[in-house]
Amino acid sequence: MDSISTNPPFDKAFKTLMEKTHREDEGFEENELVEIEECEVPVIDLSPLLKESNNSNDEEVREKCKSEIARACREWGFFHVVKHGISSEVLNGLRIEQEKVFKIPFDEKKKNKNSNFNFFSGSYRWGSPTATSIRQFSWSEAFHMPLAHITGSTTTGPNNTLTYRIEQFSCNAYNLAQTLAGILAEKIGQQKKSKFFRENCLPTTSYLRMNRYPPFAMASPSQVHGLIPHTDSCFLTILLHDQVRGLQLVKDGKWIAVKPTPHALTINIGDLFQAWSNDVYKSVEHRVVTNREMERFSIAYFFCPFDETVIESCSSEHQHSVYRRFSYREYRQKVQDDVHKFGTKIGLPNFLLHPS
Ligand SMILES: C=C1C[C@]23C[C@@]1(O)CC[C@H]2[C@@]12CC[C@H](O)[C@@](C)(C(=O)O1)[C@H]2[C@@H]3C(=O)O
Ligand SMILES: O=C(O)CCC(=O)C(=O)O
Ligand SMILES: [Fe+2]
Repeated sequence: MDSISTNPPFDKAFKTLMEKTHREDEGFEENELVEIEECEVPVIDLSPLLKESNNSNDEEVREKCKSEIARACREWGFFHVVKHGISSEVLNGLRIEQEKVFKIPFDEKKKNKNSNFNFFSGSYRWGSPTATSIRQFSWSEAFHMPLAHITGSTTTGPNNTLTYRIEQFSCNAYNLAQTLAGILAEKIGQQKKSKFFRENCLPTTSYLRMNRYPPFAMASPSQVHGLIPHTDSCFLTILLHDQVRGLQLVKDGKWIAVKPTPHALTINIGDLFQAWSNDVYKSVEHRVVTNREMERFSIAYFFCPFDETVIESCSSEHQHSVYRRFSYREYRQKVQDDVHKFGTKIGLPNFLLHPS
């Protein structure tokens, strides 16, 4: 009974799309979503970056760590970080509150009328309202919220509220994102632009998305995604996900499954960094597959600039800009328009200077 009232009515939307898919015969290839090879994405220990010391040995280790980060972003667009400086108290505290908020009855989540809803009221979504085929359908619910109203004052108030935990996590994730962005800029010779991220990305310009993937028992898990293939519309994403498998990414043209790593956060490059770095760092397509028995949770922190920020590729004499200049507002608007028109986003290819 409980699950009926807290789960969104996925089955209704899903059945309609399934019937339509059968009529039009455009489902997935047999086994397209299962039997995917599991891989080890790079795991990077960030402790050398957290240590303050001028010792030349430490300096060498720090440089090595920075180079590993840049290489992972060029070759994979994804990596895990361990010893990242965000305490398990912060991460577990948020995960507990996340589970609680998804347990609120569906009608209340949908109307955003529960007293738990604070600055994230209006952020709830489920399934894929714009999907016109099963390929565009995501079997998940999410709170996708701008962090425009966080205060950054995490020292006051009871620590068992979702608002407190979101603020606490977001402040930590912001500092980590700034560190990583600074390193990535430096590694493509953009030290001069090192202030870019400090000036254009503030704690209040980022977004947070809490995802829940309910178990999927309606049909074979090979028939529907938990979250459809996409790239993230940000500079970089810091992802907290549990040990339930499901995340997959594209590497060398093939889907591969990401093996969860205990105590790690997963970092991925978003579209804005790919454009800013002129295609040096890769915003890689990823997706979540469904699980028959277990529900899965994740939290994505999207490191974003002001709407007015202009993204311009760091080109050089030898390497012309791949993309035209665009503002973040323009980019987000285009994503939204495409999702409405086509059920999915197009993303960076819309901004190529020389579309092939
Ligand atoms: C239907 C969609 C909404 C989404 C773009 C997409 O085509 C596929 C995934 C969604 C996602 C997930 C990451 C980011 O939250 C987001 C902004 C993005 O770029 O891809 C969202 C898009 C959205 O919610 O508008
Ligand atoms: O749940 C996951 O592991 C990935 C979530 C994701 O890709 C997103 O929210 O953009
Ligand atoms: Fe994503």
